[in-house]
Amino acid sequence: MTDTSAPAAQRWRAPSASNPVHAKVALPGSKSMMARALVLTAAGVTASSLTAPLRARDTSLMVAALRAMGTRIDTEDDAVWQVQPGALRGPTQIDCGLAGTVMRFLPPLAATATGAIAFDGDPHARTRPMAPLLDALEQLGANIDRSAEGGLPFTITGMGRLAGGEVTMNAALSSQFISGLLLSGPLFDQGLTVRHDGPPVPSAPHVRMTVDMLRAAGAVVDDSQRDTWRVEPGRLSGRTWNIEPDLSNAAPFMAAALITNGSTTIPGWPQETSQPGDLLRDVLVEFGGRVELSDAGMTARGDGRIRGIDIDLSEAGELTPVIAAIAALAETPSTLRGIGHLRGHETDRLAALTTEINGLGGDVTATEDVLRIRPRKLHGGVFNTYDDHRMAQAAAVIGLAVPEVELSDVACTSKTLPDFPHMWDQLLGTGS
Ligand SMILES: O=C(O)C1=C[C@@H](OP(=O)(O)O)[C@@H](O)[C@H](O)C1
Ligand SMILES: C=C(OP(=O)(O)O)C(=O)O
Repeated sequence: MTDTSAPAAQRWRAPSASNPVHAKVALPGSKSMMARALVLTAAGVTASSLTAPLRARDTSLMVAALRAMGTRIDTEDDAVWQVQPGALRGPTQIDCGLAGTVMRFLPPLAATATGAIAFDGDPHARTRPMAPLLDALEQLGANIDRSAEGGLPFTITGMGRLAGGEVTMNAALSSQFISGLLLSGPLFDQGLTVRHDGPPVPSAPHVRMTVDMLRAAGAVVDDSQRDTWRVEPGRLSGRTWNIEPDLSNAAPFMAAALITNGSTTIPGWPQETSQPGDLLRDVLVEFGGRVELSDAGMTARGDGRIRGIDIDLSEAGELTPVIAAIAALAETPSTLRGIGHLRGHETDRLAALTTEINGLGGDVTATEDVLRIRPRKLHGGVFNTYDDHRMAQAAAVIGLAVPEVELSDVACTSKTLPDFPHMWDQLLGTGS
């Protein structure tokens, strides 16, 4: 059995860079594509294979959950995983860990299963927003035993089918509410029409990824109207899912090129993708770097200086911690906008980034949905990571330029990139 429990904390001194990095970094697969490929196959009628799969805590949690619900998944081979759908059923318990994809993508699937399926997760997972999704599922016919607070833990007792139909929800706190419903929409008797009513839905590329992958599995999806998605009832087919490298996890390695005035190449960077990490190509140029996308992959180069940026990151919130770290080392101030929903991520990322960068002598202020970062000379110290893989990556980036930055925990990077400390050492030539 794969161990899906939270890893024990591991303090880690971030290595500083004494020379420009010149590296080629092969990144494992996208956790977002993995989650969708696994769920779509479990919801379908024929087998899939996932090539270049990501083995990390979030994907292990997803695999364990789907197995518990009746899906057969063979993860023996590091190069390709085989997934065979089976009748979805409880009773069982699902550990969501701290994975938004597990806690938002599986309840709609559980509502179509038979029997009681109980969901819980890490202590902080209980504070992540869930209520709009569970409210919507109840309106679509699901039977949910839930707490007054509205989030984890809860139990869904399915009858083997769900009516589905039309629902209006506010998905301003997470695009995953919409993606979760859409992924299981073809299983609902009446299919699904979901309308968003509220401030803008964040992470638009992730919703496009959901629609693209649903269509690739054979679903009929209409997303032609703004803030409305329609999925027809129907059977989903298995296929070969070629998992792209995780472009959001490219961020710290690309940042290293900028900060050390070196170069980093990520092989296999897709020419076209729905991953929000692709936005890095524009962001790095705004900071003053140079980028080149070729058959060899994506290369980022530093140009000696880093200037501050003013940017709306609502489409790519998960890049924020590393971008904030680059901004803290830039020559001029930066403003990162449209990121209020990050308060519901692995931790309140606006509060965490403010506290930790300021703890090293920085000057960061946060409003409800904006971070303003004024560069200061930083000093070493302990940088708390709050079980957040991307806080750990941000700290490692700052540590390149600031001696003696010590992460309270680097093991949390196992959420999406378990090999991060080793890869970072390789990048800097500080490994054994
Ligand atoms: O659907 C997905 O795979 C994701 C959607 C986004 O969630 P939010 O819209 O909650 O930010 C993103 O931040 C998360 O890392 C992955
Ligand atoms: C927000 C993130 O993850 P999750 O899928 O748990 O929401 C993230 O990876 O930055």
